[in-house]
Amino acid sequence: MLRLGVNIDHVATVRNARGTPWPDPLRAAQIAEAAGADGITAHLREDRRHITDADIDNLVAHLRLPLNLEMAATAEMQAIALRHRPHAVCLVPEKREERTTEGGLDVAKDEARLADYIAPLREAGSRVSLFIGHEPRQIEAAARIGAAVVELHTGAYCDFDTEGRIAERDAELEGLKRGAELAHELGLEVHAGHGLTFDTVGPIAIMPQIKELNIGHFLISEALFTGLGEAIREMRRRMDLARSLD
Ligand SMILES: CC(=O)[C@@H](O)[C@H](O)COP(=O)(O)O
Ligand SMILES: NCC(=O)COP(=O)(O)O
Repeated sequence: MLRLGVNIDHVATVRNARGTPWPDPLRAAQIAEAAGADGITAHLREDRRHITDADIDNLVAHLRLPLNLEMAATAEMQAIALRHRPHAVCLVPEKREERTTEGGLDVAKDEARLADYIAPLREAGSRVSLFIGHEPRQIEAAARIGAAVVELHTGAYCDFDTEGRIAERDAELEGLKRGAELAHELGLEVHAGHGLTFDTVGPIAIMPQIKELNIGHFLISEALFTGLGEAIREMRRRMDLARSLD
């Protein structure tokens, strides 16, 4: 079965626009659970632009679904993850000035440091996931350092689709397909995510090696019009439909 992880970061973005206690990311997570989500993803950015430390405390204390904590590979974040021991830790590249996560982690360039960095997280019982592009050298490096999971960055595929750049979109999709195959062959669990929408989820969900999709911004956007539960149920329906065609 293809799992759906719901990313609740942008519930916090709306809350932080006013400094009120609402909308509450934990309440969103509880609605996601009731709507059939398999997990919750939250990205504790170094600049705390959306999810805060208190949100992570609250999620860890009250969430029943597995928590996938996205974070940069810094000493501060490692200490937070070791304190909470979430189900999964997904390491992502972060640039303070970026609007959203640009590209994947350069595991190949930072292999020795990342191998040391993930060792205590693994020992603490968290599944370590690396958010990477589909380039073979990144996937091979992820396997060498002992990550359990790679999450393939679908952002470029989604952006090309939105911009109507069909040839580039299809080339990116082919790269993701080959990346998923290679990662699976190397014994990595394969996840995918970033920028996925109702229109772009099908060609990703159909890839049989992919076990989990993490989707946030579009679901929170759609929730403004249909409610979060309905947005999640429709996404699940489209994922299941694509899988049934495989
Ligand atoms: C790593 C990733 O894809 C998500 O965390 C996504 O980036 C949501 O957070 P931002 O919108 O802050 O990038
Ligand atoms: N890792 C990807 C994620 O959690 C969700 O990304 P997005 O759907 O908010 O772009």
